[in-house]
Amino acid sequence: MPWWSKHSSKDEKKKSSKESIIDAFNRKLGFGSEDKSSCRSRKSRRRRDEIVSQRGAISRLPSRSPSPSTRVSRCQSFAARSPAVPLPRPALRTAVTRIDSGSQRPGSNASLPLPKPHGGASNVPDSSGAEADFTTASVSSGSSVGDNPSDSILSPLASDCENGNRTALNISSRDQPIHSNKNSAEMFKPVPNLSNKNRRPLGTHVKNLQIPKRDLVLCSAPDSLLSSPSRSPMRSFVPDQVSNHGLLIGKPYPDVSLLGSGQCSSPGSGYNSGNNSIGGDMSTQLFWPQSRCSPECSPVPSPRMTSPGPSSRIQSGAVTPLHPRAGGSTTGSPTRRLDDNKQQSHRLPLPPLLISNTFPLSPTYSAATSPSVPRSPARAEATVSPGSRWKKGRLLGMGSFGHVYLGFNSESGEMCAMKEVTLCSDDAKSRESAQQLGQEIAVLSRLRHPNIVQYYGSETVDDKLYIYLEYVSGGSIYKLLQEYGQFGENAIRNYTQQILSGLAYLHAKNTVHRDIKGANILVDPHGRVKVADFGMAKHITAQSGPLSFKGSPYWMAPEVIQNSSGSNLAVDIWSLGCTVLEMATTKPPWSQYEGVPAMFKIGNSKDLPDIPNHLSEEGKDFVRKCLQRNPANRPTAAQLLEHAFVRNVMPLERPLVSAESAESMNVVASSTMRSLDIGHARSLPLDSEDTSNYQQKGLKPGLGFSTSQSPRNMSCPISPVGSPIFHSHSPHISGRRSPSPISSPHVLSGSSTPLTAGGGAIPFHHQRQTTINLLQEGIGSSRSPGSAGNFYTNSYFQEPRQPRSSPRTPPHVFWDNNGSIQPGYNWNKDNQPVLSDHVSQQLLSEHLKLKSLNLRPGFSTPPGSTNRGP
Ligand SMILES: Nc1ncnc2c1ncn2[C@@H]1O[C@H](COP(=O)(O)OP(=O)(O)OP(=O)(O)O)[C@@H](O)[C@H]1O
Repeated sequence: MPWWSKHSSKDEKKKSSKESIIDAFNRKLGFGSEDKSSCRSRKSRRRRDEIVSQRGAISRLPSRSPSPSTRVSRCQSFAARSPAVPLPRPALRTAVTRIDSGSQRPGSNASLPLPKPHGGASNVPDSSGAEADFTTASVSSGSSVGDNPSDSILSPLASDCENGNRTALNISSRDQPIHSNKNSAEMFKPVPNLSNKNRRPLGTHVKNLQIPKRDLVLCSAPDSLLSSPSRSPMRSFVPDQVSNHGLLIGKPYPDVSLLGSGQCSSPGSGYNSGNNSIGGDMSTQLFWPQSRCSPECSPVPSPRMTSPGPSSRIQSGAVTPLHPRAGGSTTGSPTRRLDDNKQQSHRLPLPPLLISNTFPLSPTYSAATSPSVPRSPARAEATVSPGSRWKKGRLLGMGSFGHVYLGFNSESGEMCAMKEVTLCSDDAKSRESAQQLGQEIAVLSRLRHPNIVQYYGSETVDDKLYIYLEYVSGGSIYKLLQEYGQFGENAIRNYTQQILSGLAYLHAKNTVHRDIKGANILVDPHGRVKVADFGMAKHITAQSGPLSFKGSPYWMAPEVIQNSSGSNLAVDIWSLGCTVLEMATTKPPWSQYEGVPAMFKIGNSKDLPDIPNHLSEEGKDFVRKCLQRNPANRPTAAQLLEHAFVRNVMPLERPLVSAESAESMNVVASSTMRSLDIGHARSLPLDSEDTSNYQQKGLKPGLGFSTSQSPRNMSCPISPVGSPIFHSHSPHISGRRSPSPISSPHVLSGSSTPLTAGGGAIPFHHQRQTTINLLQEGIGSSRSPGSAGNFYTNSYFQEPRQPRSSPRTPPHVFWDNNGSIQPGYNWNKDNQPVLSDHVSQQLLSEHLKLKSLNLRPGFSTPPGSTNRGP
């Protein structure tokens, strides 16, 4: 039998299995039976077509594709040839094989050898790597997926599968005698230098750890950058490069390698794609073959994604023209095929103009009612499906479930995050994983909170599931930590408060997240925090048993490791405490230990992690309360919201200042300055209570924070607009969504102001905001109404770029005492802009005035100022 015939029958079998998985998934999502049956009939028709096609028959189905392009596909190649003549392997056969590697059958002669693990004790044999991976996936997932108590005997070591550490773990089962190859002192020895070469297999047997009844678990990380040939750009990364990779994809910890067993997801493992989690992530291992199936495993988006080449949707969706599913099944037109295979599970998001008023899943919305009409075949290729108006963009990150891309709706201009999961495993466990994904969707679709990433909808297209989520562009806390280092206390308080706010909401719905950690907390440019990744979330009912072994080891609560029953929701509180430490130090607690010892520390010792000294007493107390070993002693999220550490948290975001409101602000600000005998103002907009509040709390009213701060309000996406000045005097601002991209670290830190932020050009409205805040901080000056906003910005921020000879209008002007406009700049002999003398003098004199008033940045009004206006 020619090789392609064998392949064909296998493909057929695989497709049938896969489709049943997808069917099951759609059943899970409540896809209608009518639709299902019609879908099935379409599918069976398609399968017939595929069979014919794959046998080399010429497709008789006329293309309904509007595309003038002809798809290049294997079946079409076959069609053009005599079926009796064995075809040479396609030029891209290797790529195809790699794509299929996850689902390769043993013996596939095209299999690529898998890279050997670094120091792994039991490398997966190259020749059967794919199979071994499958085995692993099956084993580990079998131990982890599911929430019944029996599931919880999963060994944490199995999480190696997520870590990219292809390591053999010799783990004794729970009912075997517990002994250790190392004494505990050795085991707890911190790892000074965690590097790849230090990786070693662990044969340790850890008391009380949940251990599967398997003697040997070959954990293979499907997402491993080291092991996946599909992720070629990352494979060659050395550890320090992995750090960059981590940043690139917004995933795990490059700074601490998972050593030895690698069984626990190391917070430092940069070799995974962010799969620091155990449990839910096992489904990834079920899906990982698909992950590897996809040419988009590469973190660098394939040019195919955007190229207007053949097999457009598949390109956009990620499959090369030679992908068996692409080529082999594209007997009909692409359009038809998409229609046949697209199974919408949830309605798709609204365009921006509507989304503000209507929930994406509302009955008033239907994806079908506003189909995206591609303008050209090339553009159509970027869409996920004809019915979907979302076009897949760049890769945002990789998780254990799949890849997350930026989605763009070119009709509406809206963006979203598209989580793409391939459902193409033959493994029976993939059903379970699909079920879990369905569970994630089910959980997310019921949530609507400003601190929880919003679910828009989902759909399945062919063998891919797309989950559409609110796009949070700032990346994860983890990524920010890696890029910018540890957070200041104010940021920690703020983020913690927002996470708590989301958790309080979640817990009120009796839902536990189970994977709270920096990598799963996203931040937008305004400093708004969104809890993401609900792959492990679970709705807790009265019947729920103890939580199964799920989570990310370093953030995992002791009771989860010990498999003891406890108050389930409290596991998130423990993880939150770890996340606070992570924000304060860039690493989670016990990250100096290897995975298993770290888990032992968490689960079996009485030790508490080190709390950094630089954290305030309130912060330390907050962490201690979260890290109570007895879950019953941990406060609830709602209670913690009242903790001093977060109660008076200051929002990071700045208020929106519209042109109109900015004008009124300037008036107010000007008045403020006059009241301070700066300029001619006489009134002060702050009332005494506000002022005293600030003084009591040592807060800076000028940072845009409200005196009547409601922690719960702050996280509202409708900007609460913190400043008391703005609240009381600027109704324009109140309740507006702040688009301000400024959440200036300069101001937040209090160490510097935008004045010192360099001479970069800042959009005018930002300058105004900046100035307003400066004014609130009591260091601004105004020459006349409306001038305050320009004074400092003119002087310090914007230097005109034009050469003197170029015709220009003075970019900014100053106001003199009479309201006359004065040029803001002079030019020195070097043709450099300089401040007008009078401006410099004014600045100096007013600085002296401020000093004489004992003012300093951060205080709008001196204590007990007698300069209050009427
Ligand atoms: N809504 C979003 N907006 C922007 N980026 C996102 C969004 N969701 C996810 N990402 C990016 O994609 C990465 C992977 O996403 P996510 O963690 O949800 O996937 P996962 O498969 O569930 O991962 P995990 O391994 O943590 O379970 C994130 O680290 C983040 O960088």
